[in-house]
Amino acid sequence: MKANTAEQTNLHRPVLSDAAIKVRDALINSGLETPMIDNGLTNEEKYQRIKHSFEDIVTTLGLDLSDDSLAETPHRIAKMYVKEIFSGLDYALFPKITVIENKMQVDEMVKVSDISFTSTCEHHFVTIDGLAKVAYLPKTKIIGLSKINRIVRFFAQRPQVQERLTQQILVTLQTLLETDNVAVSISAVHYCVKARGVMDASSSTQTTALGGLFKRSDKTRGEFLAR
Ligand SMILES: Nc1nc2c(ncn2[C@@H]2O[C@H](COP(=O)(O)OP(=O)(O)OP(=O)(O)O)[C@@H](O)[C@H]2O)c(=O)[nH]1
Ligand SMILES: [Zn+2]
Repeated sequence: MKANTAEQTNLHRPVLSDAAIKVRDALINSGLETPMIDNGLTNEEKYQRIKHSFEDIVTTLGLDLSDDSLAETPHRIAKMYVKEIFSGLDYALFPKITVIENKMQVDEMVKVSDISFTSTCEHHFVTIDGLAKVAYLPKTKIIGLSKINRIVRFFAQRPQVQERLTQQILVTLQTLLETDNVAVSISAVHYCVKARGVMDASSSTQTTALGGLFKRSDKTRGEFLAR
C-alpha cells in the first residue's frame, strides 16, 4: 500500500537520530534487519487498521463486541501493538544514546547481566520472557549503562525470533561502540512452547552472539559466559 505521494509520506515521517540511522543501515547491510515493508502508513493509520481487523477477529470468534468488557478490546490491542509491544519497529523511537570518549582508557570487560525483557514470538505472536547478558571491551567509546538495557528493550519490542534478537543487539553495540569486541547472551522462555503446542512448562532457550575477542579468545569468552 502506498501513500498518495512521496511528499505526503515524508510529512508524517519523523527525523531519525544519527544513531538510529547508523544502526538501521548496519542491520540491513549485515542481513539482520527484521523483514519489514515500507507500507507508507502513519502510526495513527496503523492503529485504525489494526483496531478494525481485531473487531473482525473478535466477532468471527463469536464474541459479543457490545459487551462492556469486550467493547474496547480491539482498541486496546491496536494501541498495544503500535505503541507498546511492536513499538521497536519504529526507528523514530530508537533510544537516545549517550556515548562518551574512553578518556579513562578502560580496557577491561564491561558486563551487564540479568537485563529483563519481554518480547513477542513472530511465529505465534505470544510472549517471550527473557534475560539478557551483554558485555564489551571498551576501545575508543564508552556507552551509558542504561542505554544497553534500552537497546535490548527496543529490539525486544518487535515480533522476534530469539536468534535474531541476540544478533541485532550485538550488531547495534558493535556499530555504536566502534568495536567488534561485543558479546550477547539471552535465556528465554517462549510461551508458544509453554502455553500452547508442545505445552512444555519448564524448558528455556539460550542463544549467544559473540564478536571479535569474545569469539577468538577462550579466556574472554569464558569470562563472559561465567556468571
Ligand atoms: N529457532 C526459533 N524457533 C522459534 C522461536 N520461537 C518459536 N519458534 C519455533 O517456530 C516453530 C514454528 O513451527 P511450525 O511447525 O510452523 O508451527 P506450529 O505448528 O505452531 O508448531 P508447534 O509449536 O510445534 O505446535 C516452532 O517449532 C516454534 O517453537 C525462536 O525464537 N527461534
Ligand atoms: Zn512461537
